Amino acid sequence: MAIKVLINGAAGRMGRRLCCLAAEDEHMQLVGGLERVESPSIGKSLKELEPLLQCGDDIRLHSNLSDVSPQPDVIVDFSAPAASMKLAEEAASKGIALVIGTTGLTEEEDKKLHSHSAKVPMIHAMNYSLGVNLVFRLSADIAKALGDDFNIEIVEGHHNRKVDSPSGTAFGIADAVCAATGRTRADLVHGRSGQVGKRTRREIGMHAIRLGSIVGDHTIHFGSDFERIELTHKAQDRDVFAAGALRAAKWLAGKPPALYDMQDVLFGGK
Ligand SMILES: NC(=O)C1=CN([C@@H]2O[C@H](COP(=O)(O)OP(=O)(O)OC[C@H]3O[C@@H](n4cnc5c(N)ncnc54)[C@H](OP(=O)(O)O)[C@@H]3O)[C@@H](O)[C@H]2O)C=CC1
Ligand SMILES: O=C(O)C1=N[C@H](C(=O)O)C[C@H](O)C1
Repeated sequence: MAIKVLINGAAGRMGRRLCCLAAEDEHMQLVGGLERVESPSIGKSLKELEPLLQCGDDIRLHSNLSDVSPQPDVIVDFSAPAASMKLAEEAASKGIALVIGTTGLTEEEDKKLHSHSAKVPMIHAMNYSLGVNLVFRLSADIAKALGDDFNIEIVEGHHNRKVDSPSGTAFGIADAVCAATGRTRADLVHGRSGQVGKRTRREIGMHAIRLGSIVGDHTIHFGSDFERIELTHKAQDRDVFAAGALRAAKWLAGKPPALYDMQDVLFGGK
């Protein structure tokens, strides 16, 4: 049976691609989209919003989860921190699984968001591409193998409409390295400027560029006095994130409540 899927942030850059790919997927039934109540498109057919969409005229954009019929099995949410937090609470109370892609939440917000996984299965991945999830693993392995003589810096680049910095993915790479090497987020140093003094061995520099239409570039640099390694991932198209999130949605539907990871989807685990 097809999995009923609802897209939160449906009119956004990611939302539109998620709607299109979900509508084209024979194992999915797109039941609607959500946007904020102020959106001028509320009530409109998703097809009116996105001409590429292959679905019935009755699949609409709503501002309220309770207005969506039939109720979705899974919500895929790529919106904004406050929107994800509010929706997750409501989805959890209705027993709807959550695939969340929103970045830019504080550590406290993350904790609150993830607490709903006690009631419903949830994935909140900073990046849904296979390549980036391999970079998470490889970065941790390399950092562990190189030890303390190598400095680590992370540089990310995104389009000029991105509102959070550094990217969720840059945090994801840093978190993987921290977990592998006994560091914490307190060791991250963001965009040095002024008389900051010599870098410490432990610190991980975090740097962001915002430029034109970059879909998502991430490089982790490892450097000693004698040699350097650079591991780079470049996303070429947003569909890599959208397709990954829908793959996660299919994997998640019917799982018991818990906080899962894209690593579980791609490489097995829980
Ligand atoms: N994990 C991953 O693999 C990826 C994550 N992302 C993340 O996904 C998020 C969205 O990115 P992107 O699509 O580029 O951004 P957009 O701004 O294009 O889209 C976000 C959409 O969410 C809408 N929105 C805001 N508030 C609400 C609300 N209360 N209820 C419903 N919808 C709301 C926005 O509406 P409005 O314009 O009116 O504010 C907008 O249409 C970002 O956090 C981004 O970092 C992006 C790509 C990949
Ligand atoms: O906002 C974006 O566009 C992206 N956001 C995610 C992030 O913050 O890491 C993932 C991807 O790089 C695109």
